[in-house]
Amino acid sequence: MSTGAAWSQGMIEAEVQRRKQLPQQSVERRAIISKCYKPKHPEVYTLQDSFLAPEFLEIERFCTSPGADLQGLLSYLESFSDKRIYRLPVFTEQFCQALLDELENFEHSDMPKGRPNTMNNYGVLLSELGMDERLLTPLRERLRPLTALLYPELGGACLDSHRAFAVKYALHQDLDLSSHYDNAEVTLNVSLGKEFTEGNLYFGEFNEVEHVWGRGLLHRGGQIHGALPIASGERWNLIVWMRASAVRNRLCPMCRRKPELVPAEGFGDGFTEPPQGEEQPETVSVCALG
Ligand SMILES: O=C(O)CCC(=O)C(=O)O
Ligand SMILES: [Fe+2]
Repeated sequence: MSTGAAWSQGMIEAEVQRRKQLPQQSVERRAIISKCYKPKHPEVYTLQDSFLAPEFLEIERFCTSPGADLQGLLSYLESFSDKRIYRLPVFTEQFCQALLDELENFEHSDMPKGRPNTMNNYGVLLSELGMDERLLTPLRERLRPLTALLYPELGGACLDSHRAFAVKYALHQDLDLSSHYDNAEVTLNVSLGKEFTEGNLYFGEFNEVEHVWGRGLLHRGGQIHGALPIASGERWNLIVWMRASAVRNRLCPMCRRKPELVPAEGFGDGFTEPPQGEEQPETVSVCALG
């Protein structure tokens, strides 16, 4: 996912091998966590209206009303540059605090932890914590009326899976994140706190966007971005890489080719359409080339 430096053939092969083992390792961690981890705030695992900012509920009402259009939606959002980067209130303060407390409780536990990606050494893969089914899938589904208007050509109306994780930045841990694009059609990035200075998100050369606590940024996954170093404190964000199988099945966003699919666990990389409803998909697919 990084746009980073040159890789030798040997390094690429080692990385391919490492990535092939990730899904099975993740399934194993998930099994241990669901058996042994005792959540501190079990309520945060199930999305409730009371978690959502009143302004979010208003935007949702607008987007699901007859005649909702892009122009109308934009009047509720903060827009940054012409890159279709938007900020909107998502969560209440109370929910951010409870979720953060849950994530820290998990972090301090002796449970096995899968890190979000090669660029984050801290933070948590939320599928392994068991947050997909009742928290993140419903959140993605409730965002769909918005993303349908904002990103129609990226499958905004049919975002049907996701990869969600929390990132953490602190002095003496990760401070920043280098420039990259996400393995996602559309990304939601919500600031959960805590207190911090600096650490803006940047897009391209000139566009810096501040993280505002409780608010989410929506951007195209393919938009190059990174995070500037924090100067003090601790920054936690919820990142949801949302995928549309209908779009990526035509063209893998990572290798820019027609995907060659291999079976995977869980949502995989979001290629095959997952079954509708409560059920978790048995096998969906990852692109072997990407
Ligand atoms: O640190 C952030 O806010 C951005 C994180 C990010 O872009 C990512 O994890 O893909
Ligand atoms: Fe990103």
